[in-house]
Amino acid sequence: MTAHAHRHELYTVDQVRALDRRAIEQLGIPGYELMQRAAAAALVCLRQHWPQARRTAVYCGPGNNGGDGFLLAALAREAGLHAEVFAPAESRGDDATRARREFEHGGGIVNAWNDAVVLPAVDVHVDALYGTGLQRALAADVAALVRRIHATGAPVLALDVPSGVNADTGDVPGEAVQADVTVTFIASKRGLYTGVAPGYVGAVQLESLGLPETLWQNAHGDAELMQPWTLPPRPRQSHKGNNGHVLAIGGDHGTAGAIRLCGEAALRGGAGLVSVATRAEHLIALNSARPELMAHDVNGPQALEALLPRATVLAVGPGLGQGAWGHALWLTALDAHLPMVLDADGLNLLAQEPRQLSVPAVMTPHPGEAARLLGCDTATIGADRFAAVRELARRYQAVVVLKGAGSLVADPEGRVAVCPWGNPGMATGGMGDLLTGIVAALLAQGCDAWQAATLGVSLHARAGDLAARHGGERGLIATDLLEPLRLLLNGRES
Ligand SMILES: NC(=O)C1=CN([C@@H]2O[C@H](COP(=O)(O)OP(=O)(O)OC[C@H]3O[C@@H](n4cnc5c(N)ncnc54)[C@H](OP(=O)(O)O)[C@@H]3O)[C@@H](O)[C@H]2O)[C@@H](O)CC1
Ligand SMILES: [K+]
Repeated sequence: MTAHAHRHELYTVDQVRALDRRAIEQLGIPGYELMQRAAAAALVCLRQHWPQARRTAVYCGPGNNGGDGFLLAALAREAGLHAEVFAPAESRGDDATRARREFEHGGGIVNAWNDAVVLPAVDVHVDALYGTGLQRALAADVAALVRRIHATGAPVLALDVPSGVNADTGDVPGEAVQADVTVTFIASKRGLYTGVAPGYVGAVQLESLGLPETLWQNAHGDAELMQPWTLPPRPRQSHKGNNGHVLAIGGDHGTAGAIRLCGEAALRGGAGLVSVATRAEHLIALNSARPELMAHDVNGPQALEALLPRATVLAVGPGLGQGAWGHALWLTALDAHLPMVLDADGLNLLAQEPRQLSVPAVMTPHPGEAARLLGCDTATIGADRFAAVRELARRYQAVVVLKGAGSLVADPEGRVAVCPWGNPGMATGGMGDLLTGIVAALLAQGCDAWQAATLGVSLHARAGDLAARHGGERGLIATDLLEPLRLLLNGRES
């Protein structure tokens, strides 16, 4: 393990608790000292981000997250800052109670919270209401406090986890603090990186609290955070036959765009050859718009079978539809036993007619498609995206990409990677079609299903970020990603 390899690992709340226990029992560092270190690290973080801040308000909950807050307020006062403390409830547990007393012994006053309280004007709010112990939606009075904090417009530093965010799943069952910065302690909690949580955490800063590297030995996380990487440069003697032949299947009446985007992304993703099997009516448009795509009129399974011998990877689903044409091509494609990416209607058909995918396969559902595949609703998917993606990978024996903010990739053995890139500008039509083409191109170039899915997701999201950096998020369209994608694929992003 390299010096900070654990920084790329994401932990469940139970695993974080086990690390806390290990620090306390095996390293002999008392829990209260960890709390003191957390408070000190949080104050450093506050001063780094807001060096001009003089007035803060700290909101302390009943548990140890609140304890962190009391000690931070005490340290802030010692450092000459003005720190007002509000506590909606009594403290529970030895460490939190001791922290509260320490703040009070230093002359600090703990203000109760009710609707009549007027929040002071401050430079920074500190959220120490709930951390990893959050069990349910915030109660109505705390939710009202959170709304009042937001209404002031002043920035928020969240301690460990923005209150109201489930640190395990990324779900927000009610109201939650919208932080500008979240300083998280000891280990990265997996829930901060996926689902709706990325909209609440702001910038996440991990503070290891001076704990030695030995703490993380044999304490593997539950998931990994994707790191930027790309394929090595091509050997000089490459020819197009070395880089695979993607056959993209789809584009029923009225959906030529989906299959064209998929095909173009496969080209920009580095596939040696890209064919498109689609409706006759789309051929002229496809050929004139992108002559590098080999477009074929495929009116049924026989015409598709004729194309299969030359293909090395299939991309099945963009604009495929669920009618007789799409269904027949889908069956033929699945029976071909070629490596494949299954998306969109390719997945909807699978939900209706479940079967094991017998080849290296990558599935790329969005939450709606994932819900259909698992026979549940999208709220259930959102409530625990980690469980959903693992169940999909296990059930279909495929590598599965669960799209949406903080895309997840899982393999059938339960390995999960989380994508920290991407932006809301990418929530537009055609983005999924691009991803399908990129992943297919990577499979065609020799990546295994896991590599193709994780690299494909990361290149797609980073291309979206690069495109948004130049032109902004609003109005970003799928084809804007093609040029940045090529730069990133070749390691020339700057
Ligand atoms: N352990 C360590 O070594 C270190 C821990 N550290 C810090 O401790 C934090 C974890 O502390 P924690 O476990 O005390 O949980 P915390 O998030 O404060 O809340 C628990 C309390 O909230 C309550 N409750 C829950 N949900 C609720 C709701 N919706 N509405 C109302 N109440 C609700 C729950 O009550 P219960 O449901 O059990 O009745 C319980 O009383 C962690 O995030 C980090 O900041 C650091 O100091 C570093 C070292
Ligand atoms: K918090």
